[in-house]
Amino acid sequence: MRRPLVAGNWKMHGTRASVAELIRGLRHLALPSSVEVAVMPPCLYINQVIQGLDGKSIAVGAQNCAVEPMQGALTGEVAPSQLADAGCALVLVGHSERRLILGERDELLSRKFAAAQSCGLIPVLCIGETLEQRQAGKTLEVVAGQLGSVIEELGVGAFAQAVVAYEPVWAIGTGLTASPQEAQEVHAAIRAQLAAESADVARGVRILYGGSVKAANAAELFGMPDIDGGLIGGASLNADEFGAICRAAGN
Ligand SMILES: O=C[C@H](O)COP(=O)(O)O
Repeated sequence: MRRPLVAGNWKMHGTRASVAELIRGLRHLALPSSVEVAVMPPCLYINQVIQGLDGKSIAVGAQNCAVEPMQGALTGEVAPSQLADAGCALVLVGHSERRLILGERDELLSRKFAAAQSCGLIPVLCIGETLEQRQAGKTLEVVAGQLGSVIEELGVGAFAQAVVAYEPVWAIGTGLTASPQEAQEVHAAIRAQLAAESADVARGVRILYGGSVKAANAAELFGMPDIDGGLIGGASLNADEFGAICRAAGN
C-alpha cells in the first residue's frame, strides 16, 4: 500500500513575514497521520521553515538542486549535500517552469536526480506535456520520453527511492485541472512504463498529480487508483486550504 504524499511547492513566493505567518497556519493544522506532508519553500526560507515546523510532522524539501552533489565552485547553485545538511528530505527535479523558462533538459535532470539521491534526498521528478503537445495527441509520448530518459540513464531501480509528479503544463496555475480520468490515464501509463522494467518498483513508487489542485477537486483526483497524492502550487500558500487537501488524501 502506498502512503499518499501531498507536497506544497511555494515556488518563488514569500517574505520572512509571510513565511512566518504560513508556518503559524501549518502548525495549527490537524493532519492525517496516513498522509506524508511536505512543503518546499524558496531556498532562502528553508531554514526558517525547518525551525518553525520543529515538532510538526511536515517534511521540508527544496525546489531545485545543483547537478553536482557536493559543495564546490558552482556560483549561484545549492548542492544537494547542503540541502541535506540543512534538513531537507526531498527535492523537485525538472519542474516544468525550470524546463521551459530555464531550458533544463532531460540529460541535466538525470544528473540532478542522481546527485540528490547520492546525498540521501528523495528526488521528485516532474514530467508533463504542454497544451500544444496535448492537442497534438502527444501526451503519453512526451511523458514517456521524460521518464524514459531518467530510466535509461540511471536504471529503473533509481525509482525505488523517488517520487514522480505528473503535471500537465496547461493545468499549472491556470485554474484548469485535468479531469480525474485524464490524469489517471497518464498515471497508469507512467506506472506501466516502470512496470515493464520492474513490477516491484512500479508497485511502490508514488505518482503525484499537480496542476490547479484545490480542496474542492482534491478528493476526486486522489480517489483514482494510480494517483498517490499531489504537488500543490498556489493552494499550498494558504495553510487551511493546504490542510484540507492533505485531509482529502487521507480519506
Ligand atoms: O508544483 C506545483 C505545480 O506547478 C502546480 O501549481 P498550481 O497548483 O499553482 O497549479
